[in-house]
Amino acid sequence: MSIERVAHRTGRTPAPLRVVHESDGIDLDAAEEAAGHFLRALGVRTDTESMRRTPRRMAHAYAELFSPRPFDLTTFPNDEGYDELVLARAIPVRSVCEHHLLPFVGTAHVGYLPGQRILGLSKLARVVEHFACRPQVQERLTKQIADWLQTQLDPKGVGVVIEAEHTCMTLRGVRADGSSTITSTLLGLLREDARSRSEFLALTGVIR
Ligand SMILES: Nc1nc2c(ncn2[C@@H]2O[C@H](COP(=O)(O)OP(=O)(O)OP(=O)(O)O)[C@@H](O)[C@H]2O)c(=O)[nH]1
Ligand SMILES: [Zn+2]
Repeated sequence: MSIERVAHRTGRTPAPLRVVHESDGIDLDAAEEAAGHFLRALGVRTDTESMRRTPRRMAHAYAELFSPRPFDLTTFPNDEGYDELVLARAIPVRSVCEHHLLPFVGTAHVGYLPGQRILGLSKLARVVEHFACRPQVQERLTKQIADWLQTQLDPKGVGVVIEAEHTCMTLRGVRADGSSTITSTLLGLLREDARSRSEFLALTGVIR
């Protein structure tokens, strides 16, 4: 009998883990001042009626992009011994590349093979948001989501696939319009067992 079931039967269901983003704090006034300097250094006038508040808006916009919403990592006992894949497809990804601070956007497919506990489904999307709301590279984002789920949930396997458009690569620079980047991290049985791996990749649509 698992520890979790003992806790449940005695009415001591473990409290869900509260997940809060650690940051050094956001100083909106300093960010506004810096944004004004930045724009004026680029020759953009901020003294018109419609642009007067633009430095403030920029500060708010980036603060929002760097502030994931806190959430509870609610899990439940896997009473039925469910042992097939759980997969949340097409979770929106909104992040900012750490090289240019330009957005990269796309979708994530996040799945796991349950062990003793199953996860509240919405939490897969919340974990994606948690790691996406900071300056990122897509490879790290993909791996952080997978590693964190593996640590917190101790499932038999975890898989994360992200497909995203990097605007630093489409709107500027090389201007490779229409290009997208796919990254994946597979752990446990989803990495080692050929059948589970193929099933996961087929359900995500990465392979047919
Ligand atoms: N691996 C990886 N690279 C990224 C990601 N986001 C942006 N980059 C790349 O980071 C690199 C930064 O390269 P630099 O040569 O320093 O910057 P740059 O002169 O602006 O390069 P160009 O974009 O080629 O004009 C570029 O190749 C970007 O495409 C990411 O998530 N992962
Ligand atoms: Zn970039």
